[in-house]
Amino acid sequence: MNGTTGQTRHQDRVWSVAEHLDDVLSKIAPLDPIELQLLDAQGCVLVEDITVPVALPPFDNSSMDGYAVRAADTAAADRDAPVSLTVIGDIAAGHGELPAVGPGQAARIMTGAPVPPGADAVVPVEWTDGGAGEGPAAAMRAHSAAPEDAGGEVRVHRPAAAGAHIRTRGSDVTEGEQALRAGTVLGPSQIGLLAAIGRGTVRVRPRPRVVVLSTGSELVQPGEALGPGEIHDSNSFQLTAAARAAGALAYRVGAVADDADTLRSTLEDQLIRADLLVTSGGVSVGAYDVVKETLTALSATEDDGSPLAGGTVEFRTLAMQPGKPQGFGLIGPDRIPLLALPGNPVSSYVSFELFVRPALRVLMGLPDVHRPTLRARITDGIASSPQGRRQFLRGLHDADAGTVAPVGGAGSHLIKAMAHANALIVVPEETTEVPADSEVDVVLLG
Ligand SMILES: Nc1nc2c(c(=O)[nH]1)N[C@H]1C(S)=C(S)[C@@H](COP(=O)(O)OP(=O)(O)OC[C@H]3O[C@@H](n4cnc5c(N)ncnc54)[C@H](O)[C@@H]3O)O[C@H]1N2
Ligand code: MOO
Repeated sequence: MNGTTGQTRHQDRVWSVAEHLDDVLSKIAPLDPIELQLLDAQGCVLVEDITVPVALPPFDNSSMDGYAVRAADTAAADRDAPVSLTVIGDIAAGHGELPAVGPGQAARIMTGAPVPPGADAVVPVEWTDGGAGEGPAAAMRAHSAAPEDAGGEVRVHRPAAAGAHIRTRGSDVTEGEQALRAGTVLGPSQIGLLAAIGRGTVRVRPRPRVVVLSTGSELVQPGEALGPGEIHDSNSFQLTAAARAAGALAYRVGAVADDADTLRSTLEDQLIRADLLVTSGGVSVGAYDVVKETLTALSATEDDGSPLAGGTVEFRTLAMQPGKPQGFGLIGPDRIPLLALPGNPVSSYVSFELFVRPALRVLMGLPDVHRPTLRARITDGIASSPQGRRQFLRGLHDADAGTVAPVGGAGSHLIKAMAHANALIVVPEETTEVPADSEVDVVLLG
């Protein structure tokens, strides 16, 4: 909406936070589904209904280490008058060949092992002498130490009802039943269920690939010494981490100098692996605001053969603080979304939370695209907030007390305060001062 041909042209208008967000989200659609290995699908949205191919458990099996018996044989068992049964062998989990249990017989059975034919109950080993001929056993003896316990006699001193300690076939899920519905977000338990029913891969919306690029000739990689006027590049790290936390596959590109050709060729190189691009810095009104300079000129390159040709990125002023200057557009032949965030570290992070994170969640097809917002009592007053701009202050939210405490001031260079906050305090556009103990909106950063 602002000038696209001259940096000195006045802004056409100021956009509200909601207008900018709506514009971004209206131009982004969920990514096409792909088939992924289970663990690669963690956090992704399922796009197919999953039907159970084979019942779970697939066979009747024991829920206890003990003896598979005929329940009727144990009916008279008592501590003072144990019933003696002949042990015909061992059945461990994974055994396929099962001995048939006849009257007066028992098969020693392990948890998860198939219940043998003839048996209709399992007696836990603690209800028997474990074959040792003494009092109640606490456990079985290891087969390697006492192989004779797989035979001989076992004394049962407590009756087992028919069906006792047997997990029947299909008692978890039955064949043909729906295991998971399309639209389910795959967490650990859902992945466990898919594995249990034998699915090796699933169709999901993939994680978006996000390229994060910071700009500024003053930026130095952390770990390297600073020269005069230089600072460490923190935005590309913070934004990459934020993209990962939002579920994306994020690629951090080191800081790009304030040079239009370098920025352009870097973007051209990166476009191929991006579902969304995020830049930080260079969007304001300075003489070296190279992101704005380069991307504003894109629409004029319609036919120049460049991979960026034909895209349009608009730079606009938002009625918010921090985060006033923002750029957004679609670039390259595939019209990849690009969000150009302001360079001040708090501004770029708040902008990420408000605009990039929802965009990533739309790409993933996730249901709740916004951070939860709630009301809380502010512990300290806000002396002044800019009229006409929605302010997002850093806060520490205490869920038990229902309070939020401002952390640090409003300055968008206050990186430490951001790191000690867990929430954003929202001061509406027309509110210029907030008394202590009043109720405010709080965005939880999780
Ligand atoms: N005359 C005006 N000046 C400014 C205005 C304005 O309206 N009129 N707006 C201010 C606001 S608000 C913001 S926000 C910033 C946005 O500036 P840029 O997006 O152009 O960002 P830079 O100038 O490149 O950097 C701003 C600031 O942030 C530091 N920075 C940048 N990148 C990083 C990074 N990767 N890691 C750490 N710190 C970074 C940079 O050194 C600057 O201090 O413009 C205001 N100016
Ligand atoms: O709008 Mo800026 O982001 O206040 O520092």
